[in-house]
Amino acid sequence: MVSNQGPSDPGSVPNHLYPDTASGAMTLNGGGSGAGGNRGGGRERERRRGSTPWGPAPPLHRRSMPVDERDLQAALAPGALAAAGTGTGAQGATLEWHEGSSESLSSGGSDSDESVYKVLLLGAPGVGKSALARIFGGVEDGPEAEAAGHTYDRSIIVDGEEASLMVYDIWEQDSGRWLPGHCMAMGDAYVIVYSVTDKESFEKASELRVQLRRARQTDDVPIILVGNKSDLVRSREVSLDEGRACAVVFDCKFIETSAALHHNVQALFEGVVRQIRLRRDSKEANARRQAGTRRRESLGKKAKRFLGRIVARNSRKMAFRAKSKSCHDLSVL
Ligand SMILES: Nc1nc2c(ncn2[C@@H]2O[C@H](COP(=O)(O)OP(=O)(O)OP(=O)(O)O)[C@@H](O)[C@H]2O)c(=O)[nH]1
Repeated sequence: MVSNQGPSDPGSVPNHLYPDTASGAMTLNGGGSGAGGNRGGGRERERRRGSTPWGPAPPLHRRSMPVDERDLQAALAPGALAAAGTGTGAQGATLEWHEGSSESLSSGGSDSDESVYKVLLLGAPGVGKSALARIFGGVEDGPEAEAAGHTYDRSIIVDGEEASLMVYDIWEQDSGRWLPGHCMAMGDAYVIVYSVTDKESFEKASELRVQLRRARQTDDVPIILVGNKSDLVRSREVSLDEGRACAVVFDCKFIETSAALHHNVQALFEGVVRQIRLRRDSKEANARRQAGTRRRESLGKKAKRFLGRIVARNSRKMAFRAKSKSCHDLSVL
């Protein structure tokens, strides 16, 4: 269940105390603007690290860019590629992405390995893409993060099975003519992020969804719409219902997160894995995983799921829910 609960707007209150949702402890944020705004002392950072939902990160491979820019420019020589249909690329050279071209875009090594899921973060500037990616990568804010680059690969266990994810935080609309087209073509899944405190970024997210649909017309790639900064309660401009409704209209999954609180970030990336598996793997394999997960669920979680079903049934918003019942459930198609 997605929660909107959070402290008051930390952007307006320096040295605000954030409750740490993962550990239940209180974590001191050194003001600024949340996840990336915390550039306090080492002890403070230690505490933040302790609240990482996955715990200490395993050895991390970081790359500054997933593809060699020179190779790409050569490949993009006029005539080499035709229009991708994203509407973002062509200034002179036309872009074209052949079906299944994602493999040819990878930098080799594990990128071209089908078992590594490539996840692209898209969204307007400042919505928290890097903050989410760094939490996934287990990288602290600060100079280390700046040096780390924009690609994070990591294996996580989801439903009892390991999954390798390569998370690309390389989306920059104005960085050049080719990058948006590449981003739209190379992902096995897309995370479109907006900030719940910025209506414009929400509108941008819808635009990106349309662009993606055009770019990947024939592919059934998972897309997850993410309303980030849910901790900034007082400056919220986009409601939870608006986010959900948008996901229903655009036929994608939806979750609200707070990178500052590490809230729902783990659920997001686990959901990405589930969405990819649901499309790639057999029904039997997915059913087996889900059965295993249900067996492992605590009594509390089972009770919560049961109550959730009853509440949904009795809700006055039944009509809306019936239509959107699965957009916030990242474990079903
Ligand atoms: N309060 C709060 N602040 C956040 C959250 N996520 C990110 N921020 C802050 O928002 C600012 C922008 O975050 P980034 O992660 O750099 O956003 P981005 O989307 O990668 O931005 P670009 O690199 O410009 O595309 C930083 O100051 C972050 O600390 C959040 O969940 N809550």
